[in-house]
This record gives sequence, C-alpha cells and structure tokens, in this order.
Amino acid sequence: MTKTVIIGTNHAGLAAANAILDNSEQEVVMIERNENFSYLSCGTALWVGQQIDSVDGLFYTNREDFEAKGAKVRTQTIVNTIDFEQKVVHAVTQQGEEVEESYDKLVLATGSIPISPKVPGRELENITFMKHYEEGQKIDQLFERKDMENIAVIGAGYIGVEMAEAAKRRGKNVLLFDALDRCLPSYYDAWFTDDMDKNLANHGIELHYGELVKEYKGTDKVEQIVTEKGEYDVDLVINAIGFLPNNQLAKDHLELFANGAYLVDRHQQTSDPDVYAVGDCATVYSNALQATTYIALASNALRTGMVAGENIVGNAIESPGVQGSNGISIFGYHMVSTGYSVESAAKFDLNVKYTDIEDTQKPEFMKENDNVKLRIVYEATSRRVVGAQMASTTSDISMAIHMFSLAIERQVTVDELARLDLFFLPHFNQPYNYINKAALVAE
Ligand SMILES: Cc1cc2nc3c(=O)[nH]c(=O)nc-3n(C[C@H](O)[C@H](O)[C@H](O)COP(=O)(O)OP(=O)(O)OC[C@H]3O[C@@H](n4cnc5c(N)ncnc54)[C@H](O)[C@@H]3O)c2cc1C
Ligand SMILES: NC(=O)c1ccc[n+]([C@@H]2O[C@H](COP(=O)([O-])OP(=O)(O)OC[C@H]3O[C@@H](n4cnc5c(N)ncnc54)[C@H](O)[C@@H]3O)[C@@H](O)[C@H]2O)c1
Repeated sequence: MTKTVIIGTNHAGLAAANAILDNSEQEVVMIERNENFSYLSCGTALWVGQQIDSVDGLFYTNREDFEAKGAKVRTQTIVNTIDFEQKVVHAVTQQGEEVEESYDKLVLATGSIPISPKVPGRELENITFMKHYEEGQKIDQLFERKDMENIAVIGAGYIGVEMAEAAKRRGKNVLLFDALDRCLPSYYDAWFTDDMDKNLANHGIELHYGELVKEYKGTDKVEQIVTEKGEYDVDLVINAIGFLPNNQLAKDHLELFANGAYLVDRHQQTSDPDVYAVGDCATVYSNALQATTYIALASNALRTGMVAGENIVGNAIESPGVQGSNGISIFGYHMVSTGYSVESAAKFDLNVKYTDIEDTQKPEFMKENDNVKLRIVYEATSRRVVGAQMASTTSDISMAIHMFSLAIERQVTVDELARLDLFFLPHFNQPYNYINKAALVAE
C-alpha cells in the first residue's frame, strides 16, 4: 500500500490529506510543527479587532478528524531533514525524541515565512509578525495593555491594512508605513486605493507612504522607529512586508522558481516525481499570465492540496490554474480583485487596456443603494480579460469577481462580456448591468 508523508498540516497539507483519505485506503502520516492546525489567519484581524467574539471558530478541523479517517498525526514535531535517496523523513518531537518516517510519496506543505526587514534593532521586544495563531495571541494581549498606545504597522499590503484597522478598533494610535506611495499596490490600481486610503485616513489611521524604515530604536523594547523622513514613538511594531516560500527542506534537491518556491507542474509534482509541493511553498500557474508564478493565498493552498492528493491516489487531474482572486473589507468599504491590475500587468510585460465604470448597484428608484466602481483589464491584442477590480460599500460585488475569475480562466474577451446574459432584479442590480456597460465601452 502506498504510504504518503505530508509535512505541514495547515490549509494545503490538510486538503491533500483529505483528498487521499477520502478517496483511498492509502496510508497517510501527517507531521506538523505546531500543536494546533487549520488556523484561519484570514480571520485574525476580525478576532484581534474584536469584530468576532472568540478565536475558536478560526480552527475548522483538528487532529482527531484525521485520526478517525485512519491517518497517523504527529504534532509538535519538526522535520529537519529528508533523505530523498532512501525516501526517509527525519524529524524531532518537542520532547527531543528523534523519529523517522519512510515514504512512497511525499507532500511538502511547509507554507511561507514572513519577510523580515533587515534593519538594525529588529531583535528588540514588541516587534512582531502576524502569521501564526501564537502571534495573533501576542498582539491581542498587547492591545489589551493601556501602555500600548502607538502601533506601527510596516507594509500596507493585505495583512498591514487589516491589522491597522484591528488596532484602530482597539482604540490605538496607528501609523501605517509602506515603501510605495499607496496601500495595496500589488492588487489594485490607484483609482481604487485612493478611496481606501481616504477611508483609512478618515478613520484616524496615520498614513506614511513612500517611507522606508531604517532603524528600530529602544533599550530592550522598541521605543522608536526611524525612517528617512522622521522618527516616531512606538510601543509595538507589526511587520507585514510580504511572504517568501518556506523551502528549507528541499531547496538543494528540487528545482526552484525565481523566488525560491518549489517549481511544480499542473499535477503539483516537483522535479522529483515522488515529491509533490502544495500551497504557499509552491508555484502556481497563472491563467492571466499564461505562465508559472507565485501567489500566496489560502484559496490556492486548498485547491493545490486537493489536486496533489487526487494525483497521489491515481486520479490524474490537472490544476486549472489560478487567478489570484482576493478581497478586503475595511471599515465597511469592500474591494475585490482578480488577475492583474493595469499597474501589476506592466510589471509582467502584459500589454493591457482597461475599461472603467462608476455606477449605482441598483436602479435609482431603489431606496437603499450603493456606488460601485469596476475596472476590467484586458490584453490589448487578444482582448481576453486578464483582470478586474471592484469597490463599493455593498458586499454584493463580491460574487461578481468570481465571474471575472472564470472569464480569465476560460479566456473570455471583453467583447463577449458586453452582451453576456446577466439577470436583472431591482433588489440586486440594474436592467443593464454595469459589467455589460463597462464592456460595451471598451476601446
Ligand atoms: C494574517 C493573515 C491573513 C490572511 N488572510 C488571507 C485571506 O483572507 N485569504 C486568503 O486566501 N489568504 C489569506 N492569507 C494567506 C494564507 O493564510 C496562506 O496563503 C495560507 O495559510 C497558506 O497555507 P499553507 O498550508 O500553504 O501554508 P501555511 O499556512 O504557512 O502552513 C504551513 C504549515 O507547515 C508547518 N511546517 C513548516 N515547516 C515545517 C517543518 N519543517 N516541520 C513540520 N511542520 C512544518 C507550519 O507549522 C505550518 O503549520 C492570510 C495570511 C495571514 C498571515
Ligand atoms: N484578504 C486576503 O486575501 C489576504 C489577507 C492577508 C494576507 N493575504 C496574503 O498573505 C500574503 C502576505 O501578505 P502581506 O500583507 O504580508 O503581503 P503583501 O504582498 O500583500 O503586502 C506587502 C506590502 O509591504 C510593502 N513593502 C515591501 N517591502 C517593504 C519595506 N521594506 N518597507 C515598507 N513596506 C514594504 C509592499 O509595498 C506591500 O504593500 C500575501 O500573499 C497576501 O495576498 C491575503
């Protein structure tokens, strides 16, 4: 019987385990460094910002669920080395006991690690990342303290903006820094982020863009941060300047992508045919780019885990590729995007055009109505859709972005969207939907 060892049991590892255990009688060993697994870090800002009552709901499964399906689960066990020749994984438990597991198939699901700004003083106390549950607990406890008044968040990407909102909701003075000149620069064009920046500023968040941190100062604990533009008193620093794939275990054995992610094919197979890689430690295939790339998202982790598991049990399915669809909701302002923005397309040499519309969600006669912004990004020559961004105070927009995701995957052109059959009901939208309208005026 095939024996699969899965290293890392967060979203990607769990999805792979489920796919194997639900579709076969195969032997599965799951090895995880942490005590808990399945922590939805996506809910951290809601928890720490006290928008939900408890952290408990952020864990969606546990070891018993997998043991009940027949898996052997080793938690608080760190894999140190892998002998790829002999096909043996070497690990050590929290008690210091050395353990080894042989394998026929190996799934690397070791995720990602936050990037550390390489500046003096980074070892001071009260400087943290926000990735693991334990870091969320630490931030939550520090937010409780009255002497924690000034919170600096470095990086106005997804984690940074969400944590800035959470800190503000806990009554803190919040300073949000980014190397670039606006928030969320990787996902949205300025037409959208200008509104989000106004939203952040209107809620009292101090924005420090185009400002790189040069030093953290303090005796034991951080007391100040120094940038090229000024010095600021701070009690806590949350670093959120992006992730890198955690490739420690196999970087010398497997082929890697430019940023170090394990290079995988559409079956999640690495350059070693018995080794699969899934989630944040692996590459994905981007349908918009029509090339391999790296996008760290829980949604990708789940799907890639599923694909690897199915292939291990003999169902030779291929990943359909990804669009990197994502969303954010800050003080009631919602933004969703998929594929590439105009600015990010340029970084990847995608020659694009775009069409914009600003409209109301519903007909004017409806009492409750919201403004909606939509930008559709399409390739200049083929006219296939390669991205879309939407923003509104209504969360109704969130489902529309899924349609754009499918459009990118299926290579639909912007012209095909102009006459696409979209239903109408005044409670939901306009007789002629803004998606059709935007597509109709595409140059
Ligand atoms: C604050 C925050 C909010 C986020 N919000 C969203 C969101 O809203 N939507 C979204 O799609 N994504 C979101 N993400 C990103 C998402 O959490 C990640 O993409 C996802 O966790 C990746 O899952 P993974 O299983 O590949 O890796 P990880 O979650 O990084 O898990 C890897 C696991 O491997 C274990 N491991 C690593 N090395 C070893 C070893 N040597 N031995 C044993 N175990 C090991 C680790 O302990 C860990 O449990 C967010 C991330 C953060 C931090
Ligand atoms: N809602 C969501 O879908 C969601 C939420 C949280 C995290 N995530 C994912 O988790 C991953 C990590 O999130 P993240 O917020 O750390 O990364 P990110 O890539 O979203 O943002 C990083 C930000 O840091 C800035 N930056 C980079 N170097 C800097 C420096 N030296 N000083 C100041 N700013 C700097 C960048 O300009 C960017 O705005 C991403 O893949 C993200 O998509 C997704």
